[in-house]
Amino acid sequence: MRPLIVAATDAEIAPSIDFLKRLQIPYLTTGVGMTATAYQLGKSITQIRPDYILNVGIGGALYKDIPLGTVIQITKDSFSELGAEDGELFLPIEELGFGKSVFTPSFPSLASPPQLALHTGITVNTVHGNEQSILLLKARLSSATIETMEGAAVFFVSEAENIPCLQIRAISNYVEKRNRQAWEIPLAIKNLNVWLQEFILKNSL
Ligand SMILES: O=C(O)c1cccc(C(=O)CC[C@H]2O[C@@H](n3cnc4c(=O)[nH]cnc43)[C@H](O)[C@@H]2O)c1
Repeated sequence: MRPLIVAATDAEIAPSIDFLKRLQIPYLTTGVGMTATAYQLGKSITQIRPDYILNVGIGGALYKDIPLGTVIQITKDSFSELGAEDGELFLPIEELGFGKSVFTPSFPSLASPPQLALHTGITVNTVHGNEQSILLLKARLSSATIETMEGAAVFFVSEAENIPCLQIRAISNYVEKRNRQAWEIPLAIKNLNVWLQEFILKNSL
């Protein structure tokens, strides 16, 4: 099974670039956010038709029971801001009758599937950093545990193109009042890339 590795930034997969080149595994960095991701991934898979998409990156945890640096799998993701406000209420796009916001991709059949904790993600344009908006988010979407800026866009393309997909994230920070100094990006990137290379060795040779 040949994957296409998809990350938002070069930095997130920098420790694996030489490894991926050596094994001739295709990879794509899209730029941060769902618009860039949907555009770049959609364009790329017209040229490379992978057996599956492997979306990797860092992400924020909504709750502190997940240690920073932990590598997890997101199996359900949503465009959590896609909809309309109605006073105090939020109406998701489904209620407006204009499509869907929640995605659960099909998984590839692998020799060695990831054996990681499974999580539900939300995908946002604005990284939450305000206590009030975080409380409202947790009340509205109580099953969500991880926040990223691309996950649902990758799942959207995977579903539209009927290509199985995995989303793997290493936790770099907690979703809390903005506290950039507490982010552990180097640890998350290191753990993510150790996981990625082991996974590729078990599944792509
Ligand atoms: O400095 C910042 O405030 C900042 C905010 C978001 C991301 C970054 C990055 O340097 C990495 C880009 C990448 O990170 C993902 N990410 C990581 N943590 C979160 C989060 O708490 N909420 C949403 N996205 C997050 C995201 O997928 C970006 O592609 C710096």
